[in-house]
Amino acid sequence: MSSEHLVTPATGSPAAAPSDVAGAPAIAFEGVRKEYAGAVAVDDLTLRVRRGELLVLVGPSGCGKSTTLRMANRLVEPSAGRILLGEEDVTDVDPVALRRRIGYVIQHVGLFPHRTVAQNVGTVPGLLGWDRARTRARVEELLALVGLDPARYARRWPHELSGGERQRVGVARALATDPPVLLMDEPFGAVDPVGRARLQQEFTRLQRELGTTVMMVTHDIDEAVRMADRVVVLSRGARVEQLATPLEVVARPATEAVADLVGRGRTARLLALGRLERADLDPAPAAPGAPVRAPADGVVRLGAELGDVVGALTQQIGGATAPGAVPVLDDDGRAVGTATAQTVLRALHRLTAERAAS
Ligand SMILES: Nc1ncnc2c1ncn2[C@@H]1O[C@H](COP(=O)(O)OP(=O)(O)OP(=O)(O)O)[C@@H](O)[C@H]1O
Repeated sequence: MSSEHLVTPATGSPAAAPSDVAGAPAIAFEGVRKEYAGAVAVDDLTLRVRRGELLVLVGPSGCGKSTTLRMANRLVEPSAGRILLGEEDVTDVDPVALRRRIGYVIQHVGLFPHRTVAQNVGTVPGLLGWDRARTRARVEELLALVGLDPARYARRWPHELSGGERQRVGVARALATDPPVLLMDEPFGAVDPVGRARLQQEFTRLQRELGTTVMMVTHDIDEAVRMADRVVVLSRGARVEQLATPLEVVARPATEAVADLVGRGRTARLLALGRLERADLDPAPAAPGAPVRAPADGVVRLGAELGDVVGALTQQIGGATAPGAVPVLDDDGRAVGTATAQTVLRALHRLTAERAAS
């Protein structure tokens, strides 16, 4: 399966000094509109992307996600409004220079096929005149960072890679000069589900480690809630239906359109996002502090994903005894109570109520 993409990495020149002002958004869309031959793709978008966050744009096909993203690096010019990178209006920046400053990863556009992995990753450092030793060191560092052993991969050609490996090379290439901002359009869209989940997880870890500001487009709500610091749900014309944390979006959809998108998998998504807290436990905990029976009985820890609590309860079905409760341990391994089906319901209620109050 092909899962190639084009990357236009950054120059490495850090964002201009004024944009480093604490609290200033990394990217700001102010009353942005885009018409294609009279048809409105983006109506009147105002959106601030915080420095260092992973903001995911999600919404139905044709709602204006890609157009929004592509206006940030001037692949598409807005018809009206302003887009600021830090405090700088992007229309004041030469588009080529701008694109070297903003990493860009999209699906289905290839790595350079006649360049090795190392050459692909070193493209922009080369254009910027880095010397060989510096480029080579950076390429090796980046390949290791995205989980590709430089000794095994640096000299390979793109056609010798799996789809997931190509995506990794693409991400390495986009990060080559440490861009402050990375734009990603369906970056993992062509990878199989298992590889995709792993890439999502690894990329999120990498992004938090590097502190890169990322704006990412997907049509997959699960990908959005799994990866995002904040999710922005858009409807036709890039109208903002909700801008909130994944948990808020899933627990308290702000509009019908968001509720439709979150849809039938809502409970499963909540179970994946919610974590077990002390207050959720059964009010009559079994002998707090007591030693816990063999792990085969199934135990969970405070802070476990609610999905794992359900998993532990489900494991008991069909066993010799089905007490309907699993012991819950604290970080020191002491029993602090039990989790039952009621516990899970209580936790779900808490999650929903917390969001209602905020
Ligand atoms: N170059 C173009 N010329 C004319 N119309 C365009 C162009 N690019 C996009 N559009 C239109 O603008 C609207 C928004 O398109 P856009 O690609 O931004 O949506 P999207 O939310 O990213 O969709 P998808 O999830 O299907 O990729 C659509 O109606 C689309 O047909």
